[in-house]
Amino acid sequence: MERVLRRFSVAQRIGAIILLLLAPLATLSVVSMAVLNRQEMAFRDSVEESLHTLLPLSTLEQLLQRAMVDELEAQSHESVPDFASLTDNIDHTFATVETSGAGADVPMDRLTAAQQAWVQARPSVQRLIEQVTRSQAGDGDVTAALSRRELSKAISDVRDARKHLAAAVKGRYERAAAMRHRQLWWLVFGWAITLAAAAAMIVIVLRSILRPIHELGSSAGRFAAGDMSARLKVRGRDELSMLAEQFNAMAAYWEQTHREAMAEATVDALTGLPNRRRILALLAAELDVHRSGQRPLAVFMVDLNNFKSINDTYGHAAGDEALVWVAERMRAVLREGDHLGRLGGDEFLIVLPDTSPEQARELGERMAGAIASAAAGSTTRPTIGLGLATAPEHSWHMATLLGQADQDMYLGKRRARLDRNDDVM
Ligand SMILES: Nc1nc2c(ncn2[C@@H]2O[C@H](COP(=O)(O)OP(=O)(O)OP(=O)(O)O)[C@@H](O)[C@H]2O)c(=O)[nH]1
Repeated sequence: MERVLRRFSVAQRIGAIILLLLAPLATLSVVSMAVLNRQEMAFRDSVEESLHTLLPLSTLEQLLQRAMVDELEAQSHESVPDFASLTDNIDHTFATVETSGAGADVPMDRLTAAQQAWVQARPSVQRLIEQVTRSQAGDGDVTAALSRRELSKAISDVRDARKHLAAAVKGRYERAAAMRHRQLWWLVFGWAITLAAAAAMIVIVLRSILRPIHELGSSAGRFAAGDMSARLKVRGRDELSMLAEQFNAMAAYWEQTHREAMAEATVDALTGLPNRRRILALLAAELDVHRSGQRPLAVFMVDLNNFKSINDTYGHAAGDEALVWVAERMRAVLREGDHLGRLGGDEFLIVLPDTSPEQARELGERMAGAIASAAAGSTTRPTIGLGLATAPEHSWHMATLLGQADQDMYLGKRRARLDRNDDVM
């Protein structure tokens, strides 16, 4: 997934995050508003329908009750209720509710019961209408025409019709309310699912941006701490991949530079041997290892004989050549694990791990002999003088050991000089 995402630029992915946030929110808001609006309209219609349906029946019931107690205004001829339009209204209501109720969620048993009650009350109400019409024309008493029993029966039927109709309307309202409730739940569910999906997508996109930044930070940290091999995986083609490539190129350049600087700092430029700093560090490390393992170790201090005269007679370049030649000769005699380094000038140091004094002496003689044979007859090839020190016999301490080797070499050279003088005399 991250591999696919990283084909797109960071800017495009940030755009996707914004879109992932805005698109679902806008869609959900529009859908929610539409649903809530529809629900409100349905509720208003339902209230209006209740009023239109029940009001005429309630009014009629009240008027009939007043007629029952002879309080009808018709007696005073002040105002006679408009029974005719009331009953027309009720007839119309039943017709409307029946039509709209068919197939809708109106409880039909209640509606039928209400209609039956109205059908029963209708003849009495009709007679009352006729009486009222006659009395308006000044022809007789309104209530006199209807027996109290008939009036009472009409009131009871109208009340029944009202109650059944009210129950039908209530039933319809309750079903509509249940539907509204369900719709609201679906809406909440829709919000939750959509937002969760959007959040998951945003997390995935954000990870594709933050993970490379984090990796870059930790690799830069490793590099700063001295780990020159720290590199980044290049996974895509986005800005962060380019940054990773540039980081890798920079790290490779500095690793190479560091390697070269380290080599310069530890290698003698003329002979290619470890320089003074390096050979002394090697000696210190070997002394540590051999002391803890109580293993024998030997060192040779080497100095070229009459080197100054080669320089003075044949020039500095010939001196350099002589130094390289001697270094190669000595290296050829040594084993793989032995160390040879140049201390400076015409002085070298040899470190022989796991070597007893006898083995070291034997090697020293062989080396000096081989070089002497190779240099025999040449005025530009020097011979060497060696000074030996061994551990544990002399010391495990580096300075003491080197001092001992130096002194041994000095004594050797002195002996050689005396020998030469004796020969001359
Ligand atoms: N060509 C060359 N000469 C160097 C180099 N480093 C030091 N020297 C010379 O080496 C010479 C060392 O002189 P000495 O210490 O007297 O050595 P020596 O002539 O061998 O004398 P002994 O050690 O007593 O036998 C000096 O003339 C230095 O200038 C170098 O890198 N190249």
